[in-house]
Amino acid sequence: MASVGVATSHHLYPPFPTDITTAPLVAVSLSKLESGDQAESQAFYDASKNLGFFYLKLEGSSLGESVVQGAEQLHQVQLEFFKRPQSEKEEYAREKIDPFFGYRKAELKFKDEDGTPKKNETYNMRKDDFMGNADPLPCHPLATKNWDVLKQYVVDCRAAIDLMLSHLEKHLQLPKGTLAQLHRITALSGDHVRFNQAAIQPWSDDNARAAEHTDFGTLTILMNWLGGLQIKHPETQAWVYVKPMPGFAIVNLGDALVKLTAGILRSNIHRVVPPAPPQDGLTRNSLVYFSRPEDAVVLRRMKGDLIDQQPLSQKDEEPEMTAQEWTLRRSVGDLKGVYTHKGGLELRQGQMVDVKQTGLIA
Ligand SMILES: O=C(O)CCC(=O)C(=O)O
Ligand SMILES: [Fe+2]
Repeated sequence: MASVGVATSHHLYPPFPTDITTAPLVAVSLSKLESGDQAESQAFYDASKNLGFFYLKLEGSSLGESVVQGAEQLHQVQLEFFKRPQSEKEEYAREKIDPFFGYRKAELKFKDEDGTPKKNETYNMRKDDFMGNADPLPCHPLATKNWDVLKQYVVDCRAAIDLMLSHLEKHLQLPKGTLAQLHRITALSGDHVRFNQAAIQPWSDDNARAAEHTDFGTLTILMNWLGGLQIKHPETQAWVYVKPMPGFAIVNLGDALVKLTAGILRSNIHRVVPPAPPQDGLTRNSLVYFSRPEDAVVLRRMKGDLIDQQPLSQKDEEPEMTAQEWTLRRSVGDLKGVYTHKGGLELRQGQMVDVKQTGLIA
């Protein structure tokens, strides 16, 4: 049933339901962005301004197909990883190795049949370890065993991201290389590959609300096999599911791009909830590549004719900090919440503890 040049495993799962409203993501072709197709580039820029989410069609591009192949391989690795004994995974816990990189579990209020609390889990592996930019953090033997696949995935995702940044730069009327200079693969950054696993769990309004977030980096490349991701429709405010599509990535923009462009670009609120039937009743995994500005970049609006025309907002009054500080503070819950299109960080009552407990966000 593979509809793409590279075999995918989506068909091994129950199908995404046909009777639910889905998010209106446009599809942008990586191969057309590679060849400089103007209409495609415009469609990409429009999606980046209007929704902040789109499908990136990977088939038909050798880079794209390498991403699909890497994702399928890493999906198998993450299935194996999450099955490992708890004590083994916890040797690589964030508490032990790094505030941001490593393994983390969040226990849920629901229990397995044997009475153990269900959990959502993540494993963050940093780009700088694969690229040799830093002394590697301790990592699980499965990561060591699959180092080359992980490294290739980092290189490929970054190539796709760098290409997208070059298109953004052009539309934002910035000198060539402006965004690239803030995102050099050779420089230390918060970029990472994340394995995500969510336990089978019933719907919970509290968990769904607590999982709402915007990504806080630059561009995110998301591969998933089951539904469960929802975005908040910017016009109707309704939560709508995003359908996983074999051969396509889901790409979304993060808060750093909103900040750098003074709100020209959009980071849309989203969350992960239990998949809708017939995809419920299954453990859900996703594989994410998060890109961030380099650690040393101070997050503030860039200079440029188009950006200068943007009105000053609450965001411009927030204390300036480096991407490294911003990432850390967002991830430990110091700067929590949803980074809205109009204002700054929206701090919501009652969410301060819950967000972290869901384990569904960074
Ligand atoms: O698992 C997904 O589909 C989305 C995950 C996500 O939004 C995130 O990890 O930031
Ligand atoms: Fe996200």
